[in-house]
Amino acid sequence: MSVAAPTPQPPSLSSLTLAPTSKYTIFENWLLSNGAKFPDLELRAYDDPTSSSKPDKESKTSDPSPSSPPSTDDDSEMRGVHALRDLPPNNVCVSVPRKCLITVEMGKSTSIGQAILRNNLDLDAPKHVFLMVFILKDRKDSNSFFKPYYDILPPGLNNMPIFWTPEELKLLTGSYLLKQISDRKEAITEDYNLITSVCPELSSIATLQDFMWARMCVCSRNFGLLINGLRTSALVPHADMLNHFRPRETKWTFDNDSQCFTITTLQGIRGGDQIYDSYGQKCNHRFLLNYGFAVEDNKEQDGFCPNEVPIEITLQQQQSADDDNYSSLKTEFWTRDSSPITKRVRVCVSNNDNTKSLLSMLRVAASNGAELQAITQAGPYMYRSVKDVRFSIGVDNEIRAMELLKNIVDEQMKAYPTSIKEDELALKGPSLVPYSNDRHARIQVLGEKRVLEHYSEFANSAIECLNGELGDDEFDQMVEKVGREKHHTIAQYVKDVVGGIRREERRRERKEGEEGGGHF
Ligand SMILES: C[S@@+](CC[C@H](N)C(=O)[O-])C[C@H]1O[C@@H](n2cnc3c(N)ncnc32)[C@H](O)[C@@H]1O
Repeated sequence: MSVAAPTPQPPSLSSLTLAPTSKYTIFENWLLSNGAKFPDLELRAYDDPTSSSKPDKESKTSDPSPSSPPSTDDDSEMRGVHALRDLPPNNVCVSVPRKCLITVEMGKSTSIGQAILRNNLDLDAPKHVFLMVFILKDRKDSNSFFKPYYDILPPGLNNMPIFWTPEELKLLTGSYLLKQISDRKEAITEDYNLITSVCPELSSIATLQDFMWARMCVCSRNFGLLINGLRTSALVPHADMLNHFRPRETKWTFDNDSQCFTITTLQGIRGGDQIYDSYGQKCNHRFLLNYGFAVEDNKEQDGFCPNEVPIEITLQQQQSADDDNYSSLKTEFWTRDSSPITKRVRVCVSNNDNTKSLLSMLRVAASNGAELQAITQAGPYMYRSVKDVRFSIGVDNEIRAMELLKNIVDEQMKAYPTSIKEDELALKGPSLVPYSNDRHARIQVLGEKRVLEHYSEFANSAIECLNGELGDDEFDQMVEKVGREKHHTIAQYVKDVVGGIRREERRRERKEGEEGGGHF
């Protein structure tokens, strides 16, 4: 794609609004004097989160004019990178020499890094920790080579859920993300305590709060790179100022020939437009946990939405003593792969491996004595674990499995204080400020509820089709109708699984007919 017709050139932020003493001007000059190149780009800090050029792409589709008011406030944490003029595809628009990168190896060579390695500490995020200790230690040196970079790192990171207030966290009521946030906090605290126990120097240069800040800074800004054959992670000044958008419009790499980190356009970008980096196809819980934002319309170009919700299945207690044998056989099979009694599987609207594992677990959880025998006696290679029952084991079991699914997702839905309709209305209205934590929390829980709603519909459609006594044509019409009115993944299930049960029944009837039809 080539660039669109020329647009009026936006004024350069550096020349128009940034004083020579601005931390951004100092940062850019530091990079340029060390051989970095970004001649066609400018950094912008946004004052007003509702202004037309924002970290996400809404602005680009609704208002392509490059008129975002730059911030006059040097402390704004909302920044982005814009093209100063039209850029053609395949244009290296950023080049940052290796000497300006902070790598894992640099963290390893600090005294704290050496103590971590010497003591062979089992850390939650070792690569991140080496980058963290480097910046935490080095920023204490007012003459550090990297000082201009440290000065532009966001000081607060209040958008990161581990820093949310109790009121903000309450907005995630019903979501498993709350547990992940508390686990993340705990893991960071454990890393801090472990390191300080062998290297008290860390507590003399950074509080736990500083350590948490560094973790989120690194987590949201590091790049996984191959530098001269060595796989590492690095902080790359300037390259880490690009905001996220999909589908990707740029690609990045470490170029071994020039020994520079480069960003290259994949398509034409108009002058004034924001230049984005894709942080990958991710569920919103990962965007929120690791980057502090959630994408409102988190859909890929083909319509696939990677948002997930964890669904939990627990084995029900058996009702009578007669069931003892059956109960222990079930528990044995349920935990054969050393997984716990309560199983959690993250599913999205898809027929992927996780959805298939979920259906398999439901079949086992819903099995009666005879069905369980059929599963467990099918031989060790047929069903090695509870995730392997990929085909229906009979219409009755399948109906029970789908009823169980419906109960689970309907109960899970009740844990949220607001409905899908209420969330949609709130997101359309003026009350949730763009880019606020409140808004991101709503986007997150709405995404989860939409996945749950899908699985509720999935179960309803499946039960209807499993109960129906249909001829072949009627069955085909039903599959087509489910695809049209519900979702193509549900139609696929009906075609494959319900169709499979029907074929199996025919085969059995034929066999019984043949056996009973002899003239003996
Ligand atoms: C690598 S930094 C990008 C530059 C960043 N805007 C800055 O000012 O330093 C990643 C952070 O930018 C913000 N961000 C990036 N893409 C975003 C998006 N699509 N929507 C909202 N915030 C975004 C989030 O705060 C995220 O943690």
